[in-house]
Amino acid sequence: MPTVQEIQRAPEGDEPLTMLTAYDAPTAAIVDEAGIDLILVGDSMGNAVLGYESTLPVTMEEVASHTGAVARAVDDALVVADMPFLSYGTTKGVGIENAGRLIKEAGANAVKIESGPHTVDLTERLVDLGIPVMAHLGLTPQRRNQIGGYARQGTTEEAAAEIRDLAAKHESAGAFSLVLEHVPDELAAEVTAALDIPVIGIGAGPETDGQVLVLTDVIGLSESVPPFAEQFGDVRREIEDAVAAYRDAVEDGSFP
Ligand SMILES: Nc1nc(=O)c2c([nH]1)NC[C@@H]1CN(c3ccc(C(=O)N[C@@H](CCC(=O)O)C(=O)O)cc3)CN21
Ligand SMILES: CC(C)C(=O)C(=O)O
Ligand SMILES: [Mg+2]
Repeated sequence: MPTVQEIQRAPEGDEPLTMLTAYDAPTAAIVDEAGIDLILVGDSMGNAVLGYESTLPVTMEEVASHTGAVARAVDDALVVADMPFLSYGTTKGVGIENAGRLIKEAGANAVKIESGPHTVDLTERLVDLGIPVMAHLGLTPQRRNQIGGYARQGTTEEAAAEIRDLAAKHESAGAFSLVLEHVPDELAAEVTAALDIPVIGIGAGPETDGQVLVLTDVIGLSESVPPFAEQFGDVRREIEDAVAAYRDAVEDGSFP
């Protein structure tokens, strides 16, 4: 697998980093074999595969279970587990214990935390303890009730300044990488230029050090997709065709 150190050297390389989510063993194996650099076991599992309406109901047990499935299937990619809503931030001890579970029990190589002023200390402490941390700024979906939806972030000078400031603080705290979600391209380019650690964008334009998308959006299996997602395949259609062919074969007696 690429080490965190190799990921950190990415800004000097000429090829962007690639990251995709995965939530189970068979799809993680496919993503890994395709040579994707990082696999995120995202809390987007809530809406992508668990049937919730958002990421908020996702539990530690669910992320740990799906991270285990992904980690067991992956040989090469760096496996990053997304810390779910309220699994950190209440007290530092709880955040450390939960991050520790994802590494010790589930087999993740790193954790991702939706970042804010309150996660600078936690990031530093986790890094001190040997847990690599990926920060996440811009649109942080766990704050949807505060933001009032999933609109683009960092669109005022004040909001952009806060993102720049928090990006620098999380780099100083030891984060090995930063996800920047749904912000203006120009802000993402500025943050990327200002930081030494790789910035991985989603809906943040072409100037970041890498890109991440949700796997079900990419393969055409999501019920609804963000405006910045791109569909590269039609797996829903493939499943529909296979299921219908099976049904017809059983009903007309041609199978078995
Ligand atoms: N399948 C999937 N793909 C994702 O990229 C994703 C998830 N799930 N779940 C967690 C978050 C939520 N994301 C989203 C979801 C919707 C919009 C979206 O529709 N944005 C609209 C505005 C919507 C609003 O104002 O509430 C836009 O035009 O920006 C953006 C990001 C990105 N993440
Ligand atoms: C969209 C990515 C960055 C994420 O946090 C997730 O999939 O949960
Ligand atoms: Mg997430």
